[in-house]
Amino acid sequence: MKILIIGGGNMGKTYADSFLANHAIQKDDLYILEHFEEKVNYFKSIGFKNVFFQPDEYIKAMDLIILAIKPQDTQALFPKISPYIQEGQTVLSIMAGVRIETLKKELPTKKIVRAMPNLPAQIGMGMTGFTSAEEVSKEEVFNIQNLLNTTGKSLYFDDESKLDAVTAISGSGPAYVFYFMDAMIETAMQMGFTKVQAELLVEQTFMGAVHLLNIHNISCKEWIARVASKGGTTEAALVQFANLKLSNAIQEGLKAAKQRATELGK
Ligand SMILES: NC(=O)C1=CN([C@@H]2O[C@H](COP(=O)(O)OP(=O)(O)OC[C@H]3O[C@@H](n4cnc5c(N)ncnc54)[C@H](O)[C@@H]3O)[C@@H](O)[C@H]2O)C=CC1
Ligand SMILES: O=C(O)[C@@H]1CCC=N1
Repeated sequence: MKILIIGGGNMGKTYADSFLANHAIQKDDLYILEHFEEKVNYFKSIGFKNVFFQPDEYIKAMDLIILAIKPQDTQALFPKISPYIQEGQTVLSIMAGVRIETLKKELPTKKIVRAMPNLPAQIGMGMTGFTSAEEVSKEEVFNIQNLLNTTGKSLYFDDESKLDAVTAISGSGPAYVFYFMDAMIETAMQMGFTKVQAELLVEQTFMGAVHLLNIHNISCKEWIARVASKGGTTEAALVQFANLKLSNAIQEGLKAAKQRATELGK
């Protein structure tokens, strides 16, 4: 199997690393198309033989083409790759918002799989939601799922509209977690801890809480009740969160992310 990854940024590099680390493909069968010269040189320096600066005939021999560029960059890329894409070739897009229908119109193939991964894919702890056009066979979907699962877990959806919601929840999600952690680290420093101490206090707290949730089948609300003693410190914080409508703010943020994903697809 030959795979071309277009865009050697955060996600493109993550996919390349995960496929290789999990023996899903041989290094010489992995092709990378990247228009930023420094990145081309970087991939070459770490032993990739098939790194390209421009689309060309090599694209015709690919079994799978992965689009890992920004949605805004498709207008410049698609006219350049279209002459080389064959009707039966399968394209996997991980771009936020860009719909299967749009890709079918702009590329010469209808065999499109659309996935939304997230950044913890870098360490095999990613979460991916994906869907596929009806022209993609079940076997091809399973083969692509095997590739996606080298980066973590995946969920298949029949209904493509779920993908914008996946983008808002798990795609962008790691940034929300870092946002909350950063606010806690800042506060810990204001309370007199050094940066290193503050980071340790917060990171170990997140790690412990997530592992508890993973190991026991107990909801977040029940865990909160187990931490918060009546009239205690946690309750004091939770009352303040409720007064400030923090939960509402989070919900509104996620809805804005979903809305933006939908806009990016237009
Ligand atoms: N970063 C994240 O956490 C996630 C990103 N995504 C999606 O993945 C896609 C890529 O995101 P990142 O990897 O973060 O972006 P990035 O900016 O790190 O990487 C994009 C790469 O594409 C290259 N590129 C752009 N136009 C090109 C062209 N015409 N030919 C060849 N290379 C070209 C750029 O030089 C860059 O290296 C986006 O569409 C985003 O919506 C999806 C899930 C999570
Ligand atoms: O922020 C973005 O648009 C992309 C999609 C999900 C995570 N990063």
